[in-house]
Amino acid sequence: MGCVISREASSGVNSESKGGRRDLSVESTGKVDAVVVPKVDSKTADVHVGGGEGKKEENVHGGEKPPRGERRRSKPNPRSGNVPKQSRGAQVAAGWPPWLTEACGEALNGWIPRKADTFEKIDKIGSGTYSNVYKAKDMLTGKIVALKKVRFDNLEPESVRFMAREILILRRLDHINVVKLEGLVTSRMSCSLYLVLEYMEHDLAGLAASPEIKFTEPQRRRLITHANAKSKSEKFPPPHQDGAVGYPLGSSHHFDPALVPPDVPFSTTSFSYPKESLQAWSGPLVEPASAGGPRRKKHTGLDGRETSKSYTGNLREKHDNARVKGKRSAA
Ligand SMILES: Nc1ncnc2c1ncn2[C@@H]1O[C@H](COP(=O)(O)OP(=O)(O)OP(=O)(O)O)[C@@H](O)[C@H]1O
Repeated sequence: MGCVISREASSGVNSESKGGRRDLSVESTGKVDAVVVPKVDSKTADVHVGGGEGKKEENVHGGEKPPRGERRRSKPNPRSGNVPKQSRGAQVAAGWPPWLTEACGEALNGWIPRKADTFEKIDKIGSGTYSNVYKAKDMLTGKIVALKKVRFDNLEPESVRFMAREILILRRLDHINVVKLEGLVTSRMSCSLYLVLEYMEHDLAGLAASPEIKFTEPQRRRLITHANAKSKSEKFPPPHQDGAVGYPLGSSHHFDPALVPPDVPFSTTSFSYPKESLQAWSGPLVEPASAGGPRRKKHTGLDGRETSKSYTGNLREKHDNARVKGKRSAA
């Protein structure tokens, strides 16, 4: 997720780290009352999933390695999200789809899936390479959230990996300048997924495009740096245009009852993650996976304007592009 969400970084109003809204304050003078800090791009960061411990010995490269008997066991399996098989079974029993527990089981710990019909879509607010983003109301709490619908091409491994990395990192990060992942909407037999994110009023692209907002010199520099980082080629196909709004996500617009197995639990259960309140989980959010080919897509920001964003998730691709660019300008 390379979207840029601005946050108030001062210790003043709206800067609490949890629970409250942390949107950027724009005073009536037209001045931005905040330091603009680019959001961490969780798709491009490395995830280190766990690791074994044990008596260590030197390896040939001078580093430490575990005793022989433990080598195999201690090597983390990045595909399993570092969660033992039996725990993955428990996660599936709790309503998570097996492909998701396989991809990022660690990030699901302490959570159970939210039901789709406990959210009401209000508006489509943006789109990225893998996703459409909606403003929505959490009908259990009354809170406005951003729902990021992640699109998969038949659960194509690479797109699942990117999504898993984003979820893992967002779940671990707890920082005032990083949008908080508050939950996930999916169900056991579903191949679709919504990330429930705290809702941000502004993103940097929108702020930069607004003539009445004046940035300080350092804020301007940060914006330019981030804008440059965004000009990358696209590698993956765009999300579906599923922009219907104004009804609960789980309504008939959004799921095919034929695809919902009778064993999917629709009852309300407790959300056991300690920081959160009681929630309802496991929803009838089932949508056939798409087999469509690659198409160009438009990126839109919070204000609905088209932005020049393109896919920024693949770090290697970014580096390759930068290298090619460098070579060209040298020639
Ligand atoms: N938590 C949020 N609150 C408000 N708007 C958001 C939120 N998250 C994303 N958006 C909006 O949706 C747009 C798409 O976000 P998304 O994370 O899907 O893609 P991206 O990171 O911008 O692009 P890409 O997926 O290509 O890296 C953002 O540019 C932003 O305008």
